[in-house]
Amino acid sequence: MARIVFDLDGTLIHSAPDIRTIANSILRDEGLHLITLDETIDFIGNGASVFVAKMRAAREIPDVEHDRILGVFQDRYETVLELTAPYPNVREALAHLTVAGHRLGLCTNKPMRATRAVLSHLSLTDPLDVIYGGDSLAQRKPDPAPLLAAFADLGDGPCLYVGDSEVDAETADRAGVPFLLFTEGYRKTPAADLPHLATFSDFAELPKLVQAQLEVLA
Ligand SMILES: O=C(O)COP(=O)(O)O
Ligand SMILES: [Mg+2]
Repeated sequence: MARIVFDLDGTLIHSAPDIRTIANSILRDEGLHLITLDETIDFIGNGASVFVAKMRAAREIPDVEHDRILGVFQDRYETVLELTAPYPNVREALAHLTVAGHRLGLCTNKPMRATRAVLSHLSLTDPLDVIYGGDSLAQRKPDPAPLLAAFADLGDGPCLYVGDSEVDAETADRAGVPFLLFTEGYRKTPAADLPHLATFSDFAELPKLVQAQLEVLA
């Protein structure tokens, strides 16, 4: 049986519309132009502070405002959840993998409080035995530390990391862990240019893909 760790934003859930709502509520308060969904997706991947830094840069909000804006962003991050949904077949895939005896975990750059809030809102917490957020450790992805900590907490067995982005591919590479790339998330680079073991576009494919890759890795 394997240890399988998932990324969150752009992998298990499509959260960009809610993140855009939060960003635009701040920009509206500041009297600035709102951001599009594409801009939002462009800013996601390295955690809340980098998101806010990129949003500020795009709308010329000075650096001295960073902590104030990040504070507002973090407060709203836990409460704006209505537009977020799991990608198709995520629930079924997690259930299937659990029944097959695999141990599942999460390693995201989203802050822990917002991570717990959205997982609970979508009833996705139960299948996950371990959860690392962007502020769980001093390091965050692409530093391999949180991913390695998640695998260590899950015990023994082969490891697989499942994610959607450049950050995830680099994290897996640096951790020395095989990477499965979900192609429908927030990646900007062609899949062929990122290190990965295999790609998939529908979570309905994942249980069979995991089985096949574990046989290759054995
Ligand atoms: O919060 C982010 O910027 C990205 O989150 P993720 O690591 O779940 O993709
Ligand atoms: Mg992601």
